[in-house]
Amino acid sequence: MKEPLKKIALIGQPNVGKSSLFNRIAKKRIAIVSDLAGTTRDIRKHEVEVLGRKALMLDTGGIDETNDAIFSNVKRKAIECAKEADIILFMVDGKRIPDDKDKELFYELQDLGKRLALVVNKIDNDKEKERLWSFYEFGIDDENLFGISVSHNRGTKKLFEWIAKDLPPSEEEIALALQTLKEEKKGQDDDDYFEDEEEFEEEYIEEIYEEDDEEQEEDCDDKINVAIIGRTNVGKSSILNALLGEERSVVSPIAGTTIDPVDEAFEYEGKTITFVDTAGLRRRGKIEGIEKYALMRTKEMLEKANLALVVLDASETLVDLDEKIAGLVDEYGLGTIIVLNKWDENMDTFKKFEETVRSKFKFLYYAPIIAVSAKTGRSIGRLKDKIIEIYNNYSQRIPTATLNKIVEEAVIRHALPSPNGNYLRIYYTTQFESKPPRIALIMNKPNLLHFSYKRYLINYLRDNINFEGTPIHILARKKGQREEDNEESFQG
Ligand SMILES: Nc1nc2c(ncn2[C@@H]2O[C@H](COP(=O)(O)OP(=O)(O)OP(=O)(O)O)[C@@H](O)[C@H]2O)c(=O)[nH]1
Ligand SMILES: Nc1nc2c(ncn2[C@@H]2O[C@H](COP(=O)(O)OP(=O)(O)OP(=O)(O)O)[C@@H](O)[C@H]2O)c(=O)[nH]1
Repeated sequence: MKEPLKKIALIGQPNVGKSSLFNRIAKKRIAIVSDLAGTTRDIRKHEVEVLGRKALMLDTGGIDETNDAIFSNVKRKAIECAKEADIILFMVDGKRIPDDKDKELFYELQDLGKRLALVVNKIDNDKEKERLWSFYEFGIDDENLFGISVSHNRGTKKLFEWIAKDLPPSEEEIALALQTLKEEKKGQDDDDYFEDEEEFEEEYIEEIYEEDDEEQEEDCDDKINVAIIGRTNVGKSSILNALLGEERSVVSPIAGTTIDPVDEAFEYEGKTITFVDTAGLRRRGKIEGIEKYALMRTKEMLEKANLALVVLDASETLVDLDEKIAGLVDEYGLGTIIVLNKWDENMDTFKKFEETVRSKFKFLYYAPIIAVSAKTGRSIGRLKDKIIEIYNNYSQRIPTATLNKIVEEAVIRHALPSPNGNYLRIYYTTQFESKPPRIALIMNKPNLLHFSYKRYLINYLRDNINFEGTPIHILARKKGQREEDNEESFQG
């Protein structure tokens, strides 16, 4: 996943030396990024590198007016620019005593609650360092106050380090860190990867795997239970018929398993695909238009299923009930495919409908969308293949060594946060359940891990492992802590 670049705003009154600093930072100017739609008109963005790390420098354009009447205008622009930024550099002229305008602007910037540095420029020699004292009255911490001289190249390194600290590491840094990690681990094979007793409780891992094996015995991996859900008239029965097709009568129950008389099934690619509750689907004279009933029935089906086909009628606009039904799927944590039916011809509008579905069903962002026509049979074969593929993603088990490698990489790219100075550490990562995949981060202070970091890890895992069509859960736990001790799971 490519994270958007962080944005740096450089703000200050005219003539303090902004352009000079800008040119120094942007000396390796890579590209001028054009204005994005919806962003402030006047703000231009330049891709820059600060100590090798990429960022976007925001540029409000030249402000050369100096009289008071337009100060408010200058200020407005500056604040707009600062609001868009992640890091703010507020620059003042060290050869002048601070004035009220500076203070006024500085306090407003402070209120934005972002990372903010007070950069006092034109501190050209050691003697002039004394001037810094008068800027302490802004009430800024030492670590965020910088006395620099752009033209004499003094103090800028410290400032650049302060900026870079907050930027994602460069590809070179990541490669280097990964190399170091690899070397550290040389000689250890995956089996004794966690040899250190302190960090790995073998017992604990064995326990969760044992638990899992039991579960797997009773839950045969070759049997896919599919719920075809959707509101009335979207074409659920028609899709069922199209999928069953000629293969309809081929069904022979596998030894030891029985197929419920209300279900229908067929074999495909070595798996038995069972449609749950088809008797209900086929029943004529169904109660129509009663939402409560429809949702209740949907829940019953989802309980028996591990994969859901959410059917929508592409020839009509979406209604609330579509959304409500789709919302249930997410609650049950199933493998999911969104099926746009009645796509008999005219594929031109597909993109638009797909976009609408994506924006309305954000919670199913992991589900593929496939357009079919039950009537003409279009893409029904593709849908069958997709059912197999998504089920495989849903039921897969990722080796612990693979997971660890990916999570270590993710942490190098984007360091774990340190809430209130607490040092967080992930000892190892392991998948303790599948259908859907549930992954535990074994760490020192699980309660302090913010959900946004879990989301980042989930996205990172999705970029490296095919989890299309399946939710995944991440749980942060302490060593030896069992699942039921910790309700704090995060799904994405
Ligand atoms: N003595 C001294 N002069 C500097 C320093 N940095 C910049 N200057 C000078 O200050 C003047 C203003 O610099 P600019 O970089 O154009 O300032 P600016 O803030 O971009 O000004 P505007 O474009 O008017 O907003 C120029 O004459 C620079 O040469 C410094 O560190 N020491
Ligand atoms: N044009 C077109 N019509 C379709 C397609 N699939 C189904 N239909 C029609 O849509 C209507 C509803 O189809 P059903 O399969 O009964 O829909 P359903 O979702 O099972 O409906 P309920 O059982 O009432 O909930 C029927 O008239 C079908 O002929 C398709 O791909 N294209």
